[in-house]
Amino acid sequence: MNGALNHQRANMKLADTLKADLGAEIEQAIRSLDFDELRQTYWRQGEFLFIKEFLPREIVEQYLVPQAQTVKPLVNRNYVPGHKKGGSVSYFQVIDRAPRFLELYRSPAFLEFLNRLVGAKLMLCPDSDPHSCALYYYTEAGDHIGYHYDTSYYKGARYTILMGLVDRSEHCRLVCQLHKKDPAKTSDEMRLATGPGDLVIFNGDRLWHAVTPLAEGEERIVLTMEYVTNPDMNPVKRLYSNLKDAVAYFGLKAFLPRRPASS
Ligand SMILES: O=C(O)CCC(=O)C(=O)O
Ligand SMILES: [Fe+2]
Repeated sequence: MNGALNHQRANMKLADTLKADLGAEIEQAIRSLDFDELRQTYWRQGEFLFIKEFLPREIVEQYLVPQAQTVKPLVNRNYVPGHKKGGSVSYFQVIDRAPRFLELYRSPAFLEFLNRLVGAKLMLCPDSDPHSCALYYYTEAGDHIGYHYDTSYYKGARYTILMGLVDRSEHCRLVCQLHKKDPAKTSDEMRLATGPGDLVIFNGDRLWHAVTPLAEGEERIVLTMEYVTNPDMNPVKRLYSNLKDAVAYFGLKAFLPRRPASS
């Protein structure tokens, strides 16, 4: 009993510390990496990198996961026959109801780390992009996404950064085929569990990837963050991109004029 109480107190202390500064945790996480080794791996793997427990699991579970649970009632369920089934919460809802994720998405230290890794000057997506910093929920049996690229409709390249939040699943895995577009290399397949704090970084036009179906009683939640090298987009592509996001992710309501959150 006492042990449980002490554990609870220790957890509360950690949550209080984090309220003051997730930024310091991010800086510490970056400092502890072997950067040169990771950069080599990123390029050797065709602009793809997986970092196990980039942020400590307990920090993710105590500081970030509760916000992902809070916005669960806002999840937009989507179904594209033959390609995708799952749930999503858009950037707009993250801003209103789960703003702690923005501390990571907008962290200058994180952005600087990504810039050095991918060798480009990355920018946040325009505030109108519902995918900028969003959440994916795999909660029903069969939730999955088929093979695809995260194609950039921007004038510049688009990078996807995924961070695992919840992974109570034996079946739902991120499957990546490296070097698919490079005829000089044989395509390697990687099958990844994305546990709390695990980070996946890739150039969206380079990585052919899918997520395998969730089984009954399982759950997987992932944070997605999008950065671009040029935030301009031609209006026809913007329309197409918005339509795709409305159907496959966030619903049409994500694109209607928004009112500020009431609480
Ligand atoms: O859930 C994931 O890990 C990635 C999902 C994905 O690739 C996508 O929605 O484009
Ligand atoms: Fe994707």
